[in-house]
Amino acid sequence: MIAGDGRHVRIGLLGGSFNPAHAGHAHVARVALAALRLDQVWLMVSPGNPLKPARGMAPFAERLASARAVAAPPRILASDAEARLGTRLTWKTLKLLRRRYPRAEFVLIVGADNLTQLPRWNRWREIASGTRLAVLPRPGYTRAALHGRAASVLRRHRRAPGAMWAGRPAHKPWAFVPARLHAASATAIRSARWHSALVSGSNAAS
Ligand SMILES: Nc1ncnc2c1ncn2[C@@H]1O[C@H](COP(=O)(O)OP(=O)(O)OP(=O)(O)O)[C@@H](O)[C@H]1O
Ligand SMILES: O=C(O)c1ccc[n+]([C@@H]2O[C@H](COP(=O)([O-])O)[C@@H](O)[C@H]2O)c1
Repeated sequence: MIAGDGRHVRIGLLGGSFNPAHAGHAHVARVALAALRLDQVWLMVSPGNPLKPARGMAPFAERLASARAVAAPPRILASDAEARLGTRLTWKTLKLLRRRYPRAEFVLIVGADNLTQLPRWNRWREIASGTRLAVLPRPGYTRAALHGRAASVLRRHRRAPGAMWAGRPAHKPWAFVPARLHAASATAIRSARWHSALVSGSNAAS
């Protein structure tokens, strides 16, 4: 995959459960696209986050449809790549994507809550050394994330967003991408739906 100006295509991977997708995902994708000068962002729907319980997780097809509803083609696309590759571990997804698209440059995009979680991911040091990482602020999480274990272990490799593509460092850089905070969360949406189902259920009964 080669961009119009001859350089390698830059793809941001915003992996997530998307249970469901919401305006916060679209915001993060738009900010990352512009700040990191990406060609595309993929809203990559996980077949099942290895750290999240399967209970309460909507079917994959439903979550993918919700990601399609917030996508903005041709630059921001919903992706079922992990389901097609048959993987849910990020290190493996990255390895298979690199094999499939050897000329693309991938950046992993995460909200601040996921930078805090990163040390719990399978092979996280390998992921961070081999793949660029962009961290977006999230209400209630940013400060702790930027002072957390992952940020501390990786502090020598932190760069400004504009320097993300400079040089060919052996250990890939990561950047905090300052942005307007967006309060949307899938947990809040699920809880609001649950409450409104409860209210309409009790109305039906009365
Ligand atoms: N409002 C937001 N601001 C910044 N990052 C976000 C926001 N919402 C989601 N993200 C990031 O998008 C990615 C996918 O998120 P995910 O699909 O889990 O949504 P979520 O709202 O965090 O879901 P849940 O509440 O079920 O955990 C994660 O890296 C997450 O940090
Ligand atoms: O590879 C892992 O061990 C791993 C552990 C937890 C989360 N992830 C990935 O982190 C991304 C965000 O997940 P989520 O559920 O917080 O939206 C998604 O792509 C998951 O597959 C990956």
